[in-house]
Amino acid sequence: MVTFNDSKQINHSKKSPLVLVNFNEVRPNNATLKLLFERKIRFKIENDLQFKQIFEQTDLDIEADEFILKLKSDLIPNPSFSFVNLTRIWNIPKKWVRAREITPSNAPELGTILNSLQSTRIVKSDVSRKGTQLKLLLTLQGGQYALFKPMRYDRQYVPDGIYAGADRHNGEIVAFHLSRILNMRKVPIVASRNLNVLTEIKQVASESLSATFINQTNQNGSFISNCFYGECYYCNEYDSVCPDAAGHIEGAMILMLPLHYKLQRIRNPWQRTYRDNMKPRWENDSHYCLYVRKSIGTNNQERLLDMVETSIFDFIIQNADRHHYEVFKDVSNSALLLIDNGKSFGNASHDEITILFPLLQCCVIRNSTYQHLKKLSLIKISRIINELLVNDPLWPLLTDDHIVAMDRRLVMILAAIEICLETFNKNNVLKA
Ligand SMILES: Nc1ncnc2c1ncn2[C@@H]1O[C@H](COP(=O)(O)OP(=O)(O)OP(=O)(O)O)[C@@H](O)[C@H]1O
Ligand SMILES: [Mn+2]
Repeated sequence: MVTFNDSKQINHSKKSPLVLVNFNEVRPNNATLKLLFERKIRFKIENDLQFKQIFEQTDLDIEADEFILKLKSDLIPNPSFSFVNLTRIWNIPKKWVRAREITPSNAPELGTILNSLQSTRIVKSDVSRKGTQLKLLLTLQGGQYALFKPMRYDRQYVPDGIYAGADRHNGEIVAFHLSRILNMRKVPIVASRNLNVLTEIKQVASESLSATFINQTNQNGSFISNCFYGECYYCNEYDSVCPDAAGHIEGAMILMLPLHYKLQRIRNPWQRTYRDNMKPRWENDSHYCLYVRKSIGTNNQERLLDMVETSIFDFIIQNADRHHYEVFKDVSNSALLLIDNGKSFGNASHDEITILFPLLQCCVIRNSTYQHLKKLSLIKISRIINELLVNDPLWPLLTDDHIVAMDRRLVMILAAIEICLETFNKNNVLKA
């Protein structure tokens, strides 16, 4: 058994059928890394009794209650905040933004901000030409901008691939709350909102947006007015969104970051090819993390740890479409921001392990993140989400299957970390 660079092994050597992979494992050269990682994780979860026992502890109730209570109390709007002075409200999240977080851990004004996003008058609606999918740029009273990603699917819809379909507005909303639960507060603030298409969008629409309003007929042949398709790469009149019977459309209201923070896109080294006949290098190169470490600079540990953290976040929500990361431009210690979480919660019964490759291939994680994930696995993400969002205007945001899938995926993440800890020196896995 020898350590090889995989690609050389596969291309040139017919004699030696074995290669060493990241988990110190021998694999036949036709077994994909994906398959091996999957097997190893499943084996750990099903057969390691000690590992199983961790999740049967129940002595965490008081800590759990306190944790949930704090997250919940931040969501309560403060009645003493006057909506007369909206500028004051919109200024709060502007001041919150830091290089490594968009919202603070202690955010008692968050409920007021969410409430304002849900109820403030829209003074202008426009097309948004950012990105490739349909979204609106709304100007709210008080001068605040927000992006609106409209509902495209009902809650039961299952897209037919890991990055298929249009963005899910409910995914954006849950992802924001999940980022607070995971202590990864790098998601722009998102609120649920049900808009009256005629009065809140069409009557205040820019010329560009107005030009995309059309009438449609539905499957029963009845007539629907006030549908629109916007302006974007994938926008066209055959793919419009229409109001429901009451004239409303639900969606995610995404608070725009302060305009003076410019964003920079960074290609994800674990980017997909989006083509079945062309595999990316990372899918089968056991040493891919070495390559990433070199390309981002071996002294750039925080960036690598951010990539791992992002993969954990994306694995829980099942976002396989993080083709680029975004950071604050010219801010050297900027976190990788978690912008664009719409391709999430596709198939509740599928766990796409390739999303987790940064963790699986690099076997590093911040110790604080690891400790927090362990705590969450005892409390259960499903319990926290249910308690936090039960009063959300668009509740239920997810089917129960999607909610419990998050618990299952967290156990898989912890199994992966456990395997890393068994394979490598603890100090090489857990970072300060
Ligand atoms: N809250 C925000 N504040 C500032 N800029 C934002 C915000 N949300 C999104 N953007 C910008 O708008 C761009 C497009 O948004 P988003 O990625 O959600 O759209 P998309 O249509 O899914 O894009 P893509 O096709 O690239 O995946 C982002 O890349 C980001 O630069
Ligand atoms: Mn997108």
